[in-house]
Amino acid sequence: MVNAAQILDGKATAAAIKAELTERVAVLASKGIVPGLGTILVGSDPGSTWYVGGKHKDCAEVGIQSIRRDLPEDITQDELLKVVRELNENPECTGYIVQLPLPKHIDQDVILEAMDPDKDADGLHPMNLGRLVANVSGEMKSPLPCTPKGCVELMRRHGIELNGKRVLVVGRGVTIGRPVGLLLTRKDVNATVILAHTGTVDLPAELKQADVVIAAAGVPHMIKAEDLKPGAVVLDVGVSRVEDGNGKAVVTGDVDPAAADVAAWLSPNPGGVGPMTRAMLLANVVESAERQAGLA
Ligand SMILES: Nc1nc2c(c(=O)[nH]1)N[C@@H](CN(C=O)c1ccc(C(=O)N[C@@H](CCC(=O)O)C(=O)O)cc1)CN2
Repeated sequence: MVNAAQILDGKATAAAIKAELTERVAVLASKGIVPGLGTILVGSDPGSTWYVGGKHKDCAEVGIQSIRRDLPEDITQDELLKVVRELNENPECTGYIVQLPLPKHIDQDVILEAMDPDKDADGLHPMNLGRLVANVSGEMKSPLPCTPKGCVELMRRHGIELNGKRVLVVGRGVTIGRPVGLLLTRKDVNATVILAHTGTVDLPAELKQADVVIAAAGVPHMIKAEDLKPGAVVLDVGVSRVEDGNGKAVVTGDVDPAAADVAAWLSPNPGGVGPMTRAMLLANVVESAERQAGLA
């Protein structure tokens, strides 16, 4: 008989985190502090538009004010920089994000670097990424990128021990792969990390040895059940939109569903790390407001 993996339920975990954050926002409100999340969306990509809409809905649910700047696809880099500077100065906006990806004619690094690092709710400003590189064991007082933070929190809240475990991260992107490797190798987590990418010579051999797999490559179903170590913990982070048999676009992860027969734990996709990404953004906004109020 084949055992099915236990589910790393991102939806339920995110709902529990949002309930906790609602209480913390109420404490801030009792002191006259209202956290405010700004979003900058360039263009009308349906996925990005949906994600940004979700961020505003989440803010309303927990009592965070939200400020929205939706901009045309053909905005120039200089015009976008003006909006970034406006949010840097806007006192109602205690933190903000620039929805990624940006159109090709805009240099993402220039935009992220122009943000006030103290208002960077995504933890993607080079100053905050640098703090993550530099801080191996101390308390992190700067925001962490939301998806990496969500991966670690999802496992922690399901009682998964990472100390001494061998983790294979598949994908070296700046929003997930690289920062999640840094987070997992901090002394309070203490995992051993292998960061695989398109240049990795023998991915199946790496997968066979991994206690934990974090798949963030964005290649539909590239992680096959037969390549996994039996009993592995598998987080399916990659998001691809593919057509189902009826011409409808559906979200597909990096992990073949048959992995559920081999893994001990599997995060569904959708319903796993995605909702955690949303919850961690709210957590970053609340933590930053608490720090500004001297409560953390
Ligand atoms: N500035 C940022 N841009 C992007 C980030 C980010 O963290 N900061 N991450 C992704 C998009 N993203 C949030 O922005 C995000 C992705 C997925 C989900 C989510 O809840 N997904 C659902 C499925 C949704 C669907 O049907 O499409 C799930 O997994 O259940 C939330 C947020 C890239 N850009």
